[in-house]
Amino acid sequence: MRLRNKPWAKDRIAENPQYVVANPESHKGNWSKVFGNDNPIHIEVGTGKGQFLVGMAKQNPNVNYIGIELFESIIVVALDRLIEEKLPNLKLLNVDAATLNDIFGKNDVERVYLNFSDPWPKNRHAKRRLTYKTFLKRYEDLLVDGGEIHFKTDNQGLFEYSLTSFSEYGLLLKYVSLDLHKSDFEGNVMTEYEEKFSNAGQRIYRCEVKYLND
Ligand SMILES: C[S@@+](CC[C@H](N)C(=O)[O-])C[C@H]1O[C@@H](n2cnc3c(N)ncnc32)[C@H](O)[C@@H]1O
Repeated sequence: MRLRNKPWAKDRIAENPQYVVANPESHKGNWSKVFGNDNPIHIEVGTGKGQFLVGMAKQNPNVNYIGIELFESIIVVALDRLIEEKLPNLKLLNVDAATLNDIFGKNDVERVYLNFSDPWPKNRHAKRRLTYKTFLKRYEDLLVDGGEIHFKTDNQGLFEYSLTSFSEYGLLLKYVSLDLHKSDFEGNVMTEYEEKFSNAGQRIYRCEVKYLND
């Protein structure tokens, strides 16, 4: 197995708590204090090297963004980008998405982005997919009423699975594109994986779904 957590990366993260927030559980229900304003918070789960959120934070200065990434050796690349760009509306968290509800309370987040999530193609690994029902419940428990998930992938199997999972959970489908780069969708910010796959000629699937109020 490839070792993706490295001691030097851990040190870099610990040295930069203003960018990779330390002890994120201590801010549950109080994230506006971390940003110093009441702007809405959008999170990307599985943010990777941060290209998408850096682009989004520049495009939308009145939205606060938080990138969630499991691996230290990956999030340090996002950290370097953030140090260079010095964006006040972007923070990073080095945590497993399974712990999201220890970190965010109900109404802390307005939108969840899932971009090119690992497909876990074997059925016995379905529970690890970030669009599995357990994760949809986790997102519901941190989103505002009517909060949304915006999802992009190159993987047709994962896209079909996720549409079914969203529908079975009772989410409302607001937008769907089966070929994002040939659609009229405006303001798209490319992720690292999106750039790689679309340069290789692969189509990109995208959808937006919304939690309905009780
Ligand atoms: C295929 S990459 C996509 C990265 C980026 N979103 C993009 O589109 O370029 C998926 C990322 O999700 C992260 N990831 C997977 N499962 C995760 C989890 N449970 N919690 C946090 N991050 C996770 C992986 O470490 C990896 O960096």
